[in-house]
Amino acid sequence: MTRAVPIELKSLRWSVGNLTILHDLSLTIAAGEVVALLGPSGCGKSTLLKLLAGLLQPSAGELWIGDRCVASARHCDAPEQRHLGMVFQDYALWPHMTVAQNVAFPLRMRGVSKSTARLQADAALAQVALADFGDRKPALLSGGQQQRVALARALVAKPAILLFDEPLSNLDRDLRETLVHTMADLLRAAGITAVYVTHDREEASTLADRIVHLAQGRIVSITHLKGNPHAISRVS
Ligand SMILES: Nc1ncnc2c1ncn2[C@@H]1O[C@H](COP(=O)(O)OP(=O)(O)OP(=O)(O)O)[C@@H](O)[C@H]1O
Repeated sequence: MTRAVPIELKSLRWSVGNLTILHDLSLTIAAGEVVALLGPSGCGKSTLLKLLAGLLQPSAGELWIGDRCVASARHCDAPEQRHLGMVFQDYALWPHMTVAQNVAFPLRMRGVSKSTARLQADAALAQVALADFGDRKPALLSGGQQQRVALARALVAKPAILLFDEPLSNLDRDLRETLVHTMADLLRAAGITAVYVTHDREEASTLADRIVHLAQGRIVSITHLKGNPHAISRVS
């Protein structure tokens, strides 16, 4: 597994015209820490995730990943330069590929041979308890299974950071409860730095070392769940 890295937001702002969506957020996420972003619809959770991913550029402030400033108003590293994985609400699996081909895809893009990529994809599928599903097409899997495939695809590339955008919100309650425990165990085992956007307080409490509560584009409070001694937090 790639060494986990810290993330630091230094007065990070994002505006559209005169409208400021995120107001000078400052926060340090320790290497290997799992942080949940929790807040009502429209508070800026997805916007912050997009800034972390490199899909949006800050209007002011700086974003640091490890020992590198990856984004400010002056420059913005592309998503592929940030060594991160993303898991979305809609799974985003390619329907024409088998499950194993979907999981192997990030490795094939990096030039890993077909046979090695398949071996690593099978190992990642075993991690999410889908070892026997590699040769099926995604459409033949349930929503929960498809989301586990998406998680395997994110893990197989051994990213330094994993970003989750409400990954369980399309699933029914029982399945959400099971999968959130699977994800929590996998993230702990991988020791990966993760940022997890959710509306669901219970989901956040199960997964996160800290819950960062957002409202109207500001960090309004932070709940510590594990007392991680490496975590430094500031409320802006
Ligand atoms: N490109 C844009 N132009 C103008 N306003 C935007 C743009 N992108 C986001 N917003 C506004 O920024 C605010 C925050 O949006 P964001 O999608 O980050 O919220 P969210 O907390 O993720 O909401 P939800 O939980 O409903 O997904 C919203 O009021 C949204 O309308």
